[in-house]
Amino acid sequence: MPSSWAMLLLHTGIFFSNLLLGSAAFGSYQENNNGTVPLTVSLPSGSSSGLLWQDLSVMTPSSQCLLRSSSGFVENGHICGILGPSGAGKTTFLSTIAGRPEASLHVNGQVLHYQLDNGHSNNNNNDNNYNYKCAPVQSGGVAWLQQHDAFFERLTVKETLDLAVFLELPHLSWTQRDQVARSCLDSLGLSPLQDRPVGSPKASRVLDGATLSGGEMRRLSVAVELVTMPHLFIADEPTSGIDSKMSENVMAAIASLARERQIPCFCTLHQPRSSIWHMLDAVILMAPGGRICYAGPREDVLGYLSSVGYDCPSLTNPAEFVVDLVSVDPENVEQAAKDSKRIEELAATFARYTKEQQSTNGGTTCTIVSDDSLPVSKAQQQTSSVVEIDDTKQRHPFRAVRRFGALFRRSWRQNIRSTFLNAFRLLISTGTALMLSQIFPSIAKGEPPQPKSVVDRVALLSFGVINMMMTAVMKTLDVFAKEKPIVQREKNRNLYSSLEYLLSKSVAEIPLDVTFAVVFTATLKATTGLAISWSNLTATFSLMTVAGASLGLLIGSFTSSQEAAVSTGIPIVIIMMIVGIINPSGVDPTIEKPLLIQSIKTFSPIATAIEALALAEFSGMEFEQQKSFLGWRKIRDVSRVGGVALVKNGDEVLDALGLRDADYPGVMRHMTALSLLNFGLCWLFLGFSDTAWFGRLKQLYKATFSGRGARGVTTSTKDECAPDPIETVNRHTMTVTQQIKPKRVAVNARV
Ligand SMILES: Nc1ncnc2c1ncn2[C@@H]1O[C@H](COP(=O)(O)OP(=O)(O)OP(=O)(O)O)[C@@H](O)[C@H]1O
Repeated sequence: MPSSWAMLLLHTGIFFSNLLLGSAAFGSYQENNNGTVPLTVSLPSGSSSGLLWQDLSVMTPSSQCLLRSSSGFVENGHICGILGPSGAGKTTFLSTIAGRPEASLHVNGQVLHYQLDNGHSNNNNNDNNYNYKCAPVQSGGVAWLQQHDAFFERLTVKETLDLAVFLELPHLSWTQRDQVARSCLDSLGLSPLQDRPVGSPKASRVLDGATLSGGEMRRLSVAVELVTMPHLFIADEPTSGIDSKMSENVMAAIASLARERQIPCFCTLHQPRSSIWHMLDAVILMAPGGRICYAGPREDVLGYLSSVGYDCPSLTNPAEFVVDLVSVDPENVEQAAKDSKRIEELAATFARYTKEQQSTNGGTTCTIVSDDSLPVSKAQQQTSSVVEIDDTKQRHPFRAVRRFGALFRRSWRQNIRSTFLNAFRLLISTGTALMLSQIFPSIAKGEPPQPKSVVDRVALLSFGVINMMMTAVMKTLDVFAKEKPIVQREKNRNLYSSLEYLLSKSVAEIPLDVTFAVVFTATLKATTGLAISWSNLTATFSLMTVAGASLGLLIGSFTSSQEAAVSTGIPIVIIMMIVGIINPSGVDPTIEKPLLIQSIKTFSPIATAIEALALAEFSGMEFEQQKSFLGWRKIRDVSRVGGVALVKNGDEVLDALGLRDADYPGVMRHMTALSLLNFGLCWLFLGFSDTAWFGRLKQLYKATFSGRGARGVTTSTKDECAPDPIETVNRHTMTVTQQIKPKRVAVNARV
C-alpha cells in the first residue's frame, strides 16, 4: 500500500477516534438550569438590574485558554467598552456573554440577566439579604451589531427595516409595524434616507448610484437590531471602517438607545477617539490570552493605572494609552518580551487588587427563574408597550406562509433590481449563442444534417452547457456568499428556518435564470441548424441552470467566505467539466472508465446536461445522402474524426458516443434528482453549520489533518484557564471578582 494511503487511513482513524472521545470531553455552557447560585460578584447597592457574569472562562478543545476566568456586572443603560489589541479575545468575550460562543469552544461559568427583587427584601440595610432574580441569557433576546454591515443591497432603507420589523414582530398589524419602522428610522436619523437603496460597503457608488455611506449603514444596522426589545446590546467594533466623526455619531446613537431602553451594552473598540472614550460608563481592558488588566468604571481607569506605576502623559488620548499598555510589539523581539512581562504584571496586579478590594458577599444567592426573561423594568415597559418579543413567531402555520412571501419579495427585488448584472447576463447569453453559431458553420441555419457536422454539434452543445453552467454557479456563489451573513444573523434570532430561506430564494431566482436560458436557446435555435426541438433545448438548459445554481448553493453553504466559495467552486466545476465532456470523436465501449471518474460523472450536472442534449439532438437524425456521380459519399462530407467517421444516422452517433442505453427523459430525471440532492445538502449544511457537532467536526478535522488548532493555534500548547493569578487560592473556591471599589462595583459605573 503506498505510504500516502497509509497516512490517510491513519489520519482518518485518528479523526474518528478523536470525534468519539472528544464528544465526551467537551463541557457545556450552563444555560437553562433553574435553582439558586451563590454570587461571586458584589452587586451595586440600589441598582435594579443588569447583566452579570460569573467565573466565565473559555478554552479551545485543545485546552488553549482564550479567556481567563472573570466575573463582573454591567448595569442596565450603561455602556461597557472592551478595549485591547487585535486577538486579545474581545470578540470571544462578546460572543460568550451573548450566549453564542463558537460551538467548538469549551465555556465555563454563567451569564445571567440579574434583577434585584425590591419587593422581597429581607433586610433593607443589608444588600446580601435581598432576593435576586436571574435569568439565563437567551440568544434570541440579544441584539448583536456585527463587525461588518450586511444587507440586501438593492432594497431601500425603509424596505430593509420593514422586513426586519415584519420578521421580528409578525403579530403586529401593518400600521403598527409601519409605526415601529418609522420610529426606528427617526431615532437613528435615517428618515430622510428611507427611499435610498442600502448598497454595499464595497460597491462603487458611481455604478450603483446614491447609496448609504458607511456611517449611515452602521446606523441602519443598529436600527435593525433594535426593532424589538432586546435585553442586551452587543456591538462588535461598531466604529470600524468609518471616519472619526461618523464613529462618534454611531456611538452616540448606540449610547442614547441603550439608555432610553435601559439595557446593558457591550462594545469592542479599537483606539476610540477621546469623545467616544468619554461616552463609556465602564471599561474592560483585555490583553492577549483573554487576560483582564482592568475592569471597572471608566473614570477610574487612569487613576488605577497611575497607582500601579503607569501615568497617562498629558495631551494623550486615554484610550490609546491604555490599549498601548496591553499590546505586544510583534516586530521587535526585545520589546515584545518587555511588553509580555508588563502585561503579566498588570494582569496579576489587577487580580490581586480586586481580591483586596472585594467585599465579602456573605452567602448572597441569586434565584434563577425560568428560561423566560425577567420582568422588564419600567423604562423597558414603556418602550415595549408596542414592541414585544414574540417567541411564537416560528410556530404559527399561516405566519410561515406570510414569512415565505416576505422572504420571496426580498429575493425577488434584489434580483430584479440588479440591473447591471442582469444586463450583463443578457449580453453574455445572446453573445455566446451568436459566437457559437459563427464558430461552427457546418451547423448553419437551413443546412440539412450531414455526417461532417457531428463533431461540431457535440462541441457546440458542450460549450453552451459549460458557459451556462459557469455563469449559474459563479453568480450563485457570489450572491449567496453576500447573503449568508444576513441569513446567519436572522437565523440566530430565530426569525425563520434555512428551508424557508432556500425555498423562497429558489422560487425568486428560477424565473430569472430560466429567462436567460430561454434567451440563449432562442438565439441558438434562430442562428444555427441544430436538430433538437426548441422546447427540449430550452427545458434542458433551464434545468441545467437550476442544477448549476443548486451546486453553487451547496458549495456556498460549506465555505466560510466569498473568496473561499469561489476558490472552492472553480476547481469543482472544472472537475465536473473534465469528467462530463463527451469525446466528440466517439468512445471505445470496451474500455471501462475508472470507478472514481464514473462516480464523479454521476454527480456532474455538466455531464448530465451534455448527455441529455446529445440524446435529444441525435435521436432519429437522418443524414442527407449526398452522393458523387459514382455513387460514393463525397469524402469531404464524411465525419472526420475517430469512431463517428462511419456512422450512417443519429442513432449510430449515439452508439459511438456511448449513449446507447440512455434516454432523454431518464437523463432529465437524473438532473432533477441532482438539483434536489444539492438543495437538500445545502439545507443540511446551513441548518447544522452552527451546531456543536459541526463545530467539533471542523475543529477535529483541523487538529487531525493539519496538526494545528483552529485559527492557527498550535494544539500542543496547554494553558490552564485560571484567572490571572493569585497563586494560593484553591481552584474550587476561587472566585475572583473584577472589582475596583466595593461600593461602586466592578464593571458598573453610575452616571
Ligand atoms: N474557535 C476557536 N478556536 C481556536 N482559537 C480561536 C477560536 N476563536 C478565536 N480563537 C483565537 O482566540 C484569540 C482571540 O480571538 P478574538 O476574535 O476574540 O480576538 P479579538 O480581540 O476580537 O480580535 P480582533 O480585535 O482582531 O477582532 C485569537 O488568537 C483567535 O485566533
